Amino acid sequence: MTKIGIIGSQGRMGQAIAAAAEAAGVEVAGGVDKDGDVAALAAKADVLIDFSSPGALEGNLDAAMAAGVPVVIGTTGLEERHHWLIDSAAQNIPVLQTGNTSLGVTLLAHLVREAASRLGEDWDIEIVETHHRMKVDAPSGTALLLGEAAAEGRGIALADNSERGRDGITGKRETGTIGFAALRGGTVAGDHSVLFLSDSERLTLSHMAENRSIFAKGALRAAEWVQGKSAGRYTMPEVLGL
Ligand SMILES: NC(=O)C1=CN([C@@H]2O[C@H](COP(=O)(O)OP(=O)(O)OC[C@H]3O[C@@H](n4cnc5c(N)ncnc54)[C@H](OP(=O)(O)O)[C@@H]3O)[C@@H](O)[C@H]2O)C=CC1
Ligand SMILES: O=C(O)C1=N[C@H](C(=O)O)C[C@H](O)C1
Repeated sequence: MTKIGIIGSQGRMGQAIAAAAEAAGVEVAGGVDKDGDVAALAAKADVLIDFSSPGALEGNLDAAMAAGVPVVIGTTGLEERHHWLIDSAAQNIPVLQTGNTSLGVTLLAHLVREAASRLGEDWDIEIVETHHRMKVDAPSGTALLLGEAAAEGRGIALADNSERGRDGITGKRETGTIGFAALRGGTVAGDHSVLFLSDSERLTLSHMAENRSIFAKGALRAAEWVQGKSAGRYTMPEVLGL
């Protein structure tokens, strides 16, 4: 059975993962938070699960590589340089990175890609997300994941076609762009909607997380799945067979 090590163990997700592990009978080798000994954790775990902070990523990957253990990365707010680090680590160990470990969002991304590929450029795409007041990054990792899915469906690069944060005299909407809007407040676990807007009709694809257990269960499933895989970078659709 897989023994997991939790990075960010005292955080909201770390605690949700520990609770899900206990419920599922998955052994927890230990956990670390800021200033914790991640190398010692990696040495006693079969898989590391990281829901902490982008600043911790490089050290976490180094510890995982030194111990030869796979990592599931759920941390969001990642920048391009973090993705390079992940690509580089994935040459040595199995790494699964995703902005959302839930089954529902993984399927939603598939539906968004499909809708974007079938609807022409006259359908504007806007992504709206709502999260609790403690969330520190925007747009959410999930919103970006859904944006990537929409861009893939359209056959365009998200980096060259995204509109993040309108304010003031913005000018009219640029055709073909994918817009993002982030709302913060209360204790919302995570709501995401992708809107396709045309001249006389609108299509909305949405997911609402009622609590963090869905992310925790998905992370455990990913950890079980990634153990024993060869080095490489893996995704949630592969884990869930979607
Ligand atoms: N992929 C997914 O499905 C999901 C992803 N997330 C993402 O997971 C991350 C964590 O979310 P959440 O649990 O709500 O956040 P919290 O702030 O509640 O928890 C983060 C934890 O990480 C710890 N931490 C911070 N820096 C380090 C470090 N350098 N090394 C080790 N641990 C560190 C914090 O410790 P300390 O308090 O000591 O600083 C804290 O315990 C976020 O990026 C969030 O967006 C969240 C839900 C689902
Ligand atoms: O910080 C959170 O809480 C969440 N973060 C992830 C994200 O950025 O998309 C996933 C989920 O929406 C909750």
